Amino acid sequence: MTNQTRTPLMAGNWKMNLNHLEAIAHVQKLAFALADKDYDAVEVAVLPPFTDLRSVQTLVDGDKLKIKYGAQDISAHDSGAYTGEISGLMLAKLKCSYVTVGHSERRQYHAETDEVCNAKVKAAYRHGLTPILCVGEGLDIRKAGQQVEYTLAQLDGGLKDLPAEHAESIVIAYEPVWAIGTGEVATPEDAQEVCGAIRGRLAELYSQDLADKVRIQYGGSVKGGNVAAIMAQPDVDGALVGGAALDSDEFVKIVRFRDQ
Ligand SMILES: O=C[C@H](O)COP(=O)(O)O
Repeated sequence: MTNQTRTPLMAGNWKMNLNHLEAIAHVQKLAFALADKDYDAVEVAVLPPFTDLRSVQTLVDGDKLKIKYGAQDISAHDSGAYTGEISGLMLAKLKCSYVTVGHSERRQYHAETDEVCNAKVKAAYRHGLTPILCVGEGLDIRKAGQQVEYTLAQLDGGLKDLPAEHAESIVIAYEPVWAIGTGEVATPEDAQEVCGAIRGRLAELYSQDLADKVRIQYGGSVKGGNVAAIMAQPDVDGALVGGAALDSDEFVKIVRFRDQ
């Protein structure tokens, strides 16, 4: 399997932006701009804040939109006395498809360790959600030339004891932290180096067949103008988009990367 046969996944991580009314307007714009052929070529997903999910679900269900949606985080627990947490059970009830796990902002501001990410990945699978496991190095690690070892260690931690039947559907997002929200996009070669190493490690942990099925996204200052070169890399199967996902015109350009 090559990146010609893996369906690219373009996911917009809205982070802590857009209230539920803005979310409805934004998804409507995307739905209006994207034609059926776009969805045939690329899987499109939005990852709004929790407070928007019900509104997005109502819109997607009501108009039978092909756009997928998911959450930006999940509790490792299914229910109980965990104030402020949102469980996989709740996300599944809202028919979420995806959930990001271990985004660098969760790791940095909420001290999420690889162990916590591993528990969250397993919680997602308990409820039929597909995790997008985020990995990637900071600037100090990159300057030391340790980006591959560092990122693969995060991958190992996040996937610990995850059975192949689940791992084969996971999405991995490689996001070098120094490229997030900075305008400093990794070169296509930088992205390929680590994404290729991630696929190699998946083959070691599971099998080549499984590794060939897994979609690996790049994330970090992706825009309409740079997406095509990144997507041309053999081990890059999509993008996890932050800032540019808040602009519907720009996100549509990213979805239509083959036209760039
Ligand atoms: O989840 C998305 C990433 O953090 C990338 O954000 P960015 O596109 O604003 O650099």
